Formats: sequence, C-alpha cells, structure tokens
Amino acid sequence: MVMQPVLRMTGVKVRRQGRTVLDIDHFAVAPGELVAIIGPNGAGKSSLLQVLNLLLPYCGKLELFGQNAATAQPLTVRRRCAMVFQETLLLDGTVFENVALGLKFRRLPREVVNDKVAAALDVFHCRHLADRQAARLSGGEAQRVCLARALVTDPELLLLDEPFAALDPSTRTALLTELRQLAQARSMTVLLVSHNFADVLYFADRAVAMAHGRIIQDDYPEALLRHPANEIVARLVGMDNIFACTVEPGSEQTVVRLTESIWFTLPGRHEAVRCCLPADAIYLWDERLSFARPPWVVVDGIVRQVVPGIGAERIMVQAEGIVFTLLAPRRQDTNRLQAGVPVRLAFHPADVHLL
Ligand SMILES: Nc1ncnc2c1ncn2[C@@H]1O[C@H](COP(=O)(O)OP(=O)(O)OP(=O)(O)O)[C@@H](O)[C@H]1O
Repeated sequence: MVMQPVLRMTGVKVRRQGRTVLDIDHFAVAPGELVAIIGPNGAGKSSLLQVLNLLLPYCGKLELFGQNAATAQPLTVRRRCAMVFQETLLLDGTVFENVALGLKFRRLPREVVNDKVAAALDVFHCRHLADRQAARLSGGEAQRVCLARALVTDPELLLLDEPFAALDPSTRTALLTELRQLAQARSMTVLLVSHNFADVLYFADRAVAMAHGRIIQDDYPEALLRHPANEIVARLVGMDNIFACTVEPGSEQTVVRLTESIWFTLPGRHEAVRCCLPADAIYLWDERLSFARPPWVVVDGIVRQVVPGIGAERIMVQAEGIVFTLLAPRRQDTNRLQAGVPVRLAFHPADVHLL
C-alpha cells in the first residue's frame, strides 16, 4: 500500500521584499520520516517551516495530510502540527499553564488535561518544574518545556527550527535521543532544521540540503557526508578536505592529480575540478596496516598544527603546498604529535569524492 505523504509541495515559491526566498519544485515527506533540513544562513530553511505551519503566504501547491492547504481549514490543519523555535517563546505563568495551553481550546476534561501535561513533562524530565514560573527557567529547562508544550497535543507533524542551538552538548544529545525515540514510538513525522551535522547524523533518517531557497540534495545523511552534491553541501557537512584537482579522463579510468606527484586513479571516466576527502578517511602511516600497497596513496608531509579534541585530534599536515586535515585518535601526552614533525599519510582513492 502506498502511504499518503504527510506533506507534499509542488512548485512552491515564496517572495519576501521582492526576492524569491523559497523555490521548491517538489518535496514530499512520508508519515514517520525524521528529516533534517540543513543549509547556510538565509537558505530558506525557516521560510520552508513557516510555509508548512501556514504562517507565510506562498504560490504553488501545498498539501498537508492529503488536503490542499489553500482550501483546508487552517485551524484543522494546524492542530495536527506543532512547531518549536530556537527562541523559547513561553508565556507569563507557570510551566504547567504553558504546556496546558495547547489543550485549552480542545474542551478536554480537567483530569485529562492534567494527565496529558504531566505525561508530556515526564517525557522531557521536567515534571518537577510544573509549578515554576516559565520566565525563571534556564535555557535548557525552557527548551524542554517548549518541546513538552509542542508534544502535548500529539502532533502528527513536528516542525523544529533549531531548538537545540543554545543547549550544551550533553543536553542536546539527551533531548535528541528522547525525541527520536518518542517520534518512532508515535510514528510522528519530524522536520528538524539544524546547523550541526552531528545532530543530523544522530537524529535524522533523511537530510535535505538547501541553498538560495532551493533543495540541492535530498538523501540519507551519510550520503551527504560521503557524496555531497556540490561544494556548498560539502562545507555544510563539515568536509575538511576540499582540494582543487585536475583530471585526465581515459576510457576506463581517470587520473586525478592534486599536485605533480600526488595523484591516483579512479575507475571510469570523470570530469571534476574539486576533490573531497573526509578527515576520517586519511590515516597516519602505520606499517602494521600495510597502507603502502597500491591503490593506497601515500603522502609525506610535515605536521603544521594539532588541534586537541575529545577522543580525537585534528591534525593538519602540509605536503607539497596542500594542507591535509585528518582525525587521529587522541594519544598519550608523551606520544603526541607536534608542529614540525615529519609524518606519512595514506588514503584510499575509494574514499575520494569528486565535484
Ligand atoms: N521577515 C522577513 N522579511 C523579509 N525577508 C526575510 C524575512 N525573514 C527572512 N527573510 C529573508 O528570506 C531569506 C530566507 O530566510 P530564512 O530565515 O528562511 O533562512 P534560513 O535558512 O532559515 O536562515 P538562518 O540559517 O540564518 O536562520 C533570507 O534572505 C532572509 O533575509
């Protein structure tokens, strides 16, 4: 059975102050999908969510829950959606009152409201805050309350516009985990706008990259990471190594040159001007791993910088005018690499993505 999409856009455009800020040929999301929306500042991500929440006028066709949004009752459609913003828009009053607000117009008995609010607060571990004034919460607490308020109405479509941006990493991870589990348990569809691709990998099953109001890639998050459609997406997903290259396409294989002596071959015929190499696909030389054998590409260079990190260090190595960035497991202090130390690197051409 083909499932009816929760939302379907066809030829949707939005103009703001004389400029087209959203231009979507086709976009559809199935029930239960967890979709991340990424894009540089001004790409149109918030505009997309605002259109879906019927907050912004548009041209073209938008269907929500199988109904044409232009002719459907806005209130009926909105009751099936909820949106959470980066700013915690809580009203004066207690946490309980804020979360109960979404249920207020549904004429539910008081006991049902109490139970639903308590359950929503429980999900995000903030039941103990129920009687506190919303204005006096910390950023993380307020964001949990906003999520509880959005979820108390059991929305079928949840729109999240960077609600985790201001939270500390452990709170973010905890909230994303809770939200993912909850969405899966309820078969809820979620669109999450995020600038953090680690969150995207953690939360979403599908990632949509936007630029200049258009969708430029729509695929599994891992596909964007390994095979970005263009340089904008490569930068969005944090691709550390984007090198200029020249290619010599042959009938069966293509020679890709980064410099005169750093080159490799790829099967097939390719045209490209850029070569992407993820930092975790470059290895420090280790004779036990026999990286020297072709098709591994072996490069000698000098460490320029070591940027400490949790679990892994980011190491910049200069070789023939190119700076390679690689991730290496953090070592004992005594054994650490330093600027000026000669090193040998290796990467496999299969990890290279050409643009
Ligand atoms: N209220 C507004 N009036 C006029 N133009 C606007 C308004 N809000 C946004 N825009 C413009 O619309 C375009 C898309 O903005 P939008 O907020 O959708 O992008 P975004 O991808 O969410 O960006 P960011 O990552 O910075 O939040 C931008 O060029 C922006 O300047």
